[in-house]
Amino acid sequence: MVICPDVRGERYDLDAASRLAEAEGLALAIGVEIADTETLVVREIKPNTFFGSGQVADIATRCEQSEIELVIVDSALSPIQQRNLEETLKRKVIDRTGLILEIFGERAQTAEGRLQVELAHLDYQQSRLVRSWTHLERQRGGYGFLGGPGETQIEADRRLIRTRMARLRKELEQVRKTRGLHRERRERAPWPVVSLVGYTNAGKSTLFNRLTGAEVMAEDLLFATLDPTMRAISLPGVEKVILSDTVGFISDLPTQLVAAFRATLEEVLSADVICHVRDMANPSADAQNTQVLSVLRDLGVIDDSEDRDGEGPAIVEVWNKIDQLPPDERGELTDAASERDDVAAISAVTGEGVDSLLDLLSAKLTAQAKSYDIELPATAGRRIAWLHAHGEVLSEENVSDGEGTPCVKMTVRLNPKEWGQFETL
Ligand SMILES: Nc1nc2c(ncn2[C@@H]2O[C@H](COP(=O)(O)OP(=O)(O)OP(=O)(O)O)[C@@H](O)[C@H]2O)c(=O)[nH]1
Ligand SMILES: [Mg+2]
Repeated sequence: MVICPDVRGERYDLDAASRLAEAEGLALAIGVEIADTETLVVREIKPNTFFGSGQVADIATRCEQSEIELVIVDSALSPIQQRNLEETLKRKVIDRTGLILEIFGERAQTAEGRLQVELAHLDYQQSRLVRSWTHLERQRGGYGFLGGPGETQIEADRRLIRTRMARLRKELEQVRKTRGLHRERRERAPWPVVSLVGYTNAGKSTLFNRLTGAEVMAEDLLFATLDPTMRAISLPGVEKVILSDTVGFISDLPTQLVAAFRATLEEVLSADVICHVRDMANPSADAQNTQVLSVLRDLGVIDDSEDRDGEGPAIVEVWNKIDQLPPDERGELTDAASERDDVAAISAVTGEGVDSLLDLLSAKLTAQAKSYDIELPATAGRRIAWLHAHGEVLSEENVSDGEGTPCVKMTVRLNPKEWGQFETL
């Protein structure tokens, strides 16, 4: 059973129907069968059970009727609320964070992904143990008896969790170091990186597959992709570009997960161009956009301050799934997109608009190039040849420096990545 609480006085980005649909999508993503769904208006959150007693009784009846095994509450439950609901309903109850952690646990494939998820999971469990422990203590004072694990057991569990978390952090650091080496090697290669980001189910993997001919899992499933995937593609006028597909965003992403995935996300977001893929056929497209932008802002990718000076990646919006729109809306969107130099309206499924997206990307990548005045000794043949091969040489003249050594003075257009690589030559 999937329950979407509508708490009075709470401000939600999405309307109740969209939130319930999203919660159902999350439930399906762990492969459960949904027997019953409900949006419940909660006038006032009850500290012990979240829902009012009448509502809990109603949920219990429906659980019996439909032989429900798992109750998903699309909200954050306190450990006490979760425990009490489980006891009353005699069924497993999980909240939104627990559910998303489950999905991530099933999807993580790389060593790093698995470590990150386990760390997030333990962090979540740890907070539950700590708080239910204080709860138990209070109960003991009142009734003098206890069900469930005693204090020493919980203490031991906490210690175990802490030890395991410390070990995971070490392993994670090791994995990242190794990956850091790979990345360095990649950075030295003169290839710009374009990464696809966006709300879960926006169509990132579908677009990735279309552009690369890869077969990354693309499904009507929330969080189909978890680990970043990279492939090389070529763009008009840009010989080689690394395209990366990433984990999708969602509203109220558990803080434990944001923390755990921060390193991966930051790496992906250190791209030259970020493609924000949006599902324009989704009624919640605007709210999803707000969510994604706020994550990008949190990660420091978008910086609203004035003195940014063109630093950081260019951001391009991909208005996807236009094939699903009625003709008039679709016309309006494609018109609006063609007015802007940072938007492409496409369908990743039919391929419509994809060529103009590629043109847009290559324009963004070449626009990042700057002119550099470079003076090299005439004997630096290899570096001079490199500049001819990778940059656009605007001028070149033979001069001599103060001591009369023959030099070559060049003005060359290079993008930031190429300049970085040139300096390491
Ligand atoms: N009609 C239509 N469907 C699309 C389009 N692009 C993607 N889809 C569908 O949308 C669903 C989600 O696509 P994915 O590519 O898996 O989405 P994603 O952004 O990678 O999702 P996560 O990995 O879960 O974050 C799939 O069923 C796709 O077939 C499109 O342009 N038109
Ligand atoms: Mg995907």
